Amino acid sequence: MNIKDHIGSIPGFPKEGIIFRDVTPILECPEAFEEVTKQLSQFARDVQADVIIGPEARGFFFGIPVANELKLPFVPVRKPGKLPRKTISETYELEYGTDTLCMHADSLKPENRVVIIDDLLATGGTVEAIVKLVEKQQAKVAGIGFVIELDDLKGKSKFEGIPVCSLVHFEGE
Ligand SMILES: O=P(O)(O)OC[C@H]1O[C@H](OP(=O)(O)OP(=O)(O)O)[C@H](O)[C@@H]1O
Ligand SMILES: Nc1ncnc2[nH]cnc12
Repeated sequence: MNIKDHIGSIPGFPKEGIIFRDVTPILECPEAFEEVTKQLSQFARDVQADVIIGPEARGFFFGIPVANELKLPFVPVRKPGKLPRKTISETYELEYGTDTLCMHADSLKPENRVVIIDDLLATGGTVEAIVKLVEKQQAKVAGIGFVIELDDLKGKSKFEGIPVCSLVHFEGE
């Protein structure tokens, strides 16, 4: 099973100059989806996770199956105005402007070992904001798991000291 064979590459989406790496073929192939879930679950097990966190929308695709596989809680990270209880938020830089991510203020305990799961590491801005949300609740980020890492963007350099697992790399492609 080669996971890379189940990732689409769409030049020019959503705008000129970007090659969009599309994970939906993984979702459409049960064997590929099972393999991705198995490998990310093994990483989360190795770093002794007791909570899995993922951002909407594509982080839910992979974070929820990992939490289910390991029988661990899943905590969703969402855009503002979506979560019903009291939230904490973090604003981060995009190429143009800023974006904000939120999580429930009572979702973590200080003793938690959290693994963040997302589909793709590009600049790392999204997951860097999630690391800050976890640390605001005094919990520890035990690891970060991605299906895809875009090596050229060097997003991983934002996470020194935290174990990072990426199943597939794209470099200069
Ligand atoms: O490393 P970064 O530069 O932060 O980019 C990676 C993030 O961008 C995409 O999410 P997007 O914000 O497009 O939302 P979506 O999952 O709802 O499509 C992707 O799913 C990652 O979460
Ligand atoms: N090249 C890319 N493909 C898919 N999602 C992305 N998010 C940021 N960069 C991306």
